[in-house]
Amino acid sequence: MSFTAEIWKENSALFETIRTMPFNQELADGTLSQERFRHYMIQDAHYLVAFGRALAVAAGKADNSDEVAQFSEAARTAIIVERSLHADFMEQFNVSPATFSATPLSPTTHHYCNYLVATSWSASYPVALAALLPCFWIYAEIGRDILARAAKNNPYDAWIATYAGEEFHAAVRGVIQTVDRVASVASAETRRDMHAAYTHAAKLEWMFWDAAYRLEQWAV
Ligand SMILES: Cc1ncc(C[n+]2csc(CCO)c2C)c(N)n1
Repeated sequence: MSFTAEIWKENSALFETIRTMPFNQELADGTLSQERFRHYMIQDAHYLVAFGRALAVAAGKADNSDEVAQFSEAARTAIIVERSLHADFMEQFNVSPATFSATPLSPTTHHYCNYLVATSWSASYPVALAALLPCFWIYAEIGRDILARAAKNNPYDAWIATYAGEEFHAAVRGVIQTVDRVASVASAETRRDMHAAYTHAAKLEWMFWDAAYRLEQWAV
């Protein structure tokens, strides 16, 4: 079994929890409140900048030129996705630039962003990649799962299409392949750290959706 297949299997219960959590169920059946989706979009725009930054740092640590290109391209895509959130989705769901700039990172977003940026700087290349993998892989699987059961005329169609689309899936397959390559030459200790980083980031993916569903704010 490949390293990533092993990782997927080990985290399958967590994936099932994510797949069936209220945010994703309601996103699929089109009943998710706009208020919750707005909260998610604003936080995701903040997240994508940190995610792009972490990918750029990982690109700088890559072992070969193909992977420098792969992760710097992914960093650029994260920023393109962030800009399209503003230009398309926030426009469609009435989040004004003033509202966006007045909304800080929620505690969960703050934590997830800092975890990715800190890990990309301080951990080894293999462990940094393992922390970045759930952001790709879980979104790809959730995107296809939601598309398969999405209600007709779902107001969140365009969002679902982004993550169910072939372009995104091809990029995700590339990241999985690179993680397998890196794991195949890593020590047992590094592979253990990769497993831990993957699971930690996957839990933060769950928290990110859960925080949006709870409209999480700072208590003070
Ligand atoms: C919390 C959170 N996690 C993952 C993604 C998914 N995502 C957005 S852009 C991109 C590829 C960048 O090259 C990926 C994987 C998201 N939107 N929000």
